[in-house]
Amino acid sequence: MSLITIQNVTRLFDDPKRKSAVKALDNVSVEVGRNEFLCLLGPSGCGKSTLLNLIAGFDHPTEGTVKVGGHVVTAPGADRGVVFQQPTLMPWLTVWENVAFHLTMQGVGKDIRRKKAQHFIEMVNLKGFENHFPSELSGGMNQRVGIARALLMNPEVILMDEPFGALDEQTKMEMHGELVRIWRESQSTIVFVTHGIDESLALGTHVAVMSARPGRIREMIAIDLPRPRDPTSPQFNDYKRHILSLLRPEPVTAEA
Ligand SMILES: Nc1ncnc2c1ncn2[C@@H]1O[C@H](COP(=O)(O)OP(=O)(O)OP(=O)(O)O)[C@@H](O)[C@H]1O
Repeated sequence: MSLITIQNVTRLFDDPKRKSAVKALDNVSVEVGRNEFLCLLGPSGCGKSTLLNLIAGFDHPTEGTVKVGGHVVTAPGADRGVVFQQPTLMPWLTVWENVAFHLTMQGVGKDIRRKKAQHFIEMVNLKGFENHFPSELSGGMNQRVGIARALLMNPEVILMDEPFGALDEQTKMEMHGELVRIWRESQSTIVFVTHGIDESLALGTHVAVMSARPGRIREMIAIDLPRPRDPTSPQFNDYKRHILSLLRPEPVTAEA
């Protein structure tokens, strides 16, 4: 059984300025199995973040249903950890305090918080930086803190919205390797928003290619490539060519 089931989801947003509605998602259906790593890939404005927000429970579909673990999503929950493009850390808290932030909110004592945070700090390779503040770390390191914070809640699903979008190419590649390792170690299920074809092929067990607005799934592609993924391999480039052909604008058809 799928862990995430998105069934015939449409999302309309009001556009009061134009006195019309924006159709961000149009009849989208997606299934994500446990331990899969799904990349949502598509051009800017195709509804990737909208879809992720629906799974996170930050927003609700106009039509259709979103289920996680068999339950209809109605609100955010501890079963879903979210990592944003900007890691949204508390600048006045140290690395370990940021990682343990949710536990502080739950009133968990300091010793337990510290111990739990350490496990995930080590998982994201930040040992030695526990008492640094976010301003003392690089962008990639701050993003690792954000990932550790999401992992600490032991969520079934990790939702990531272009988490490496602000990083330089080399750091991004390093983070890809790290994220694949973390995904395997934590045995989690990841939904990852990106508009990078290479990024989706470096990471995903599956890539859902979306069409320009209104967002639809053009194709769900299972990626059968060995890891670590070699972006220079002929197989990698076969997938890339195929995805590029899907991302080309669709021919405009005259309405009946
Ligand atoms: N709260 C909102 N109110 C009105 N329109 C919205 C809202 N959120 C998203 N939209 C519109 O829905 C469409 C899809 O937006 P969304 O942010 O999901 O796209 P995206 O694929 O994530 O884009 P990007 O890659 O640029 O982040 C866009 O046209 C956007 O303007």
